[in-house]
Amino acid sequence: MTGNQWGYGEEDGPSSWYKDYPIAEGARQSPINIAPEEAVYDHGLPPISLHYDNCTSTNISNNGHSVVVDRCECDRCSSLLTVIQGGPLENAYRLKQFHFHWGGKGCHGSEHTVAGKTYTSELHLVHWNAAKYSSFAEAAVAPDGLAVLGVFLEIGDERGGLNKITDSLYMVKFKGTVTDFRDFNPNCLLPSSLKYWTYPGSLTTPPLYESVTWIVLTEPICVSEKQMGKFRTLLFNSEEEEQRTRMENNFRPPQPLKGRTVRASFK
Ligand SMILES: COc1ccc(C)cc1NC(=O)Nc1ccc2c(c1)[B-](O)(O)OC2
Ligand SMILES: [Zn+2]
Repeated sequence: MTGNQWGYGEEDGPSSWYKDYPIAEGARQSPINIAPEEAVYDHGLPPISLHYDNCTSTNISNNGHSVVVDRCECDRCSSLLTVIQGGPLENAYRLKQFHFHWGGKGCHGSEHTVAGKTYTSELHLVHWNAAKYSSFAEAAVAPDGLAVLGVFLEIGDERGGLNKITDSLYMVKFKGTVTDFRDFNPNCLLPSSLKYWTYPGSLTTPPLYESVTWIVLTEPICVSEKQMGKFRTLLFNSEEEEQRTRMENNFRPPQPLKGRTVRASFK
């Protein structure tokens, strides 16, 4: 496995990432299995507050590992506040991008698990500490640099808000493709409850930086099998490559807790 050639296959998957990214065996790796009974209710934890109202997406792309919706970083947009704050966070963290992890068929595909239960997919809304750091890249390597909101997706009724994304996926079938994707607001992908678990962790993909304060919502949203099927029409490969491998099972399994405490915002 050379350089940054990593994936989710037999040869280049999560169990071999440590060869190029030794931090894979670090003390605050993600995801983890969340054991609700062992979570510590912290009555000092305020609720999280999301200000996505001015959220302006700019494009959707296939990076060979997932499908990513980038937030517009133009002067006008970056002055608008699209932030998460409260909860375990010292200050407001600015939304940078969001993306998904999903399975093949059935109900596995999430990265975090809850008492061993897997979900069909997991949405990650990635925010960075713009109050303290001057760029995402700088924040991405700092212990308090990133805050990622994790939302579980489970199979059920169709989620209307997801259709704008699933209807665009055919445009980014191949690794390295990008297309305009404007004015999408991820508010429509949030569950009704913002009850959460929080713990100190890492990126779940190389470079696996240990810079993430994880905030995982307890309530999943429902998506239809048909909608999930559209994610699986994406490919890990670029159009030039011979190989055509469906993009699915792009999740890292749970990692050792190594003494960390998971806090709950609720009793
Ligand atoms: C090659 O990748 C990089 C190069 C340089 C920098 C500064 C950052 C990255 N990667 C990065 O931020 N990934 C990343 C960021 C956030 C999340 C995840 C991955 B996830 O765990 O899947 O969910 C939350
Ligand atoms: Zn992710």
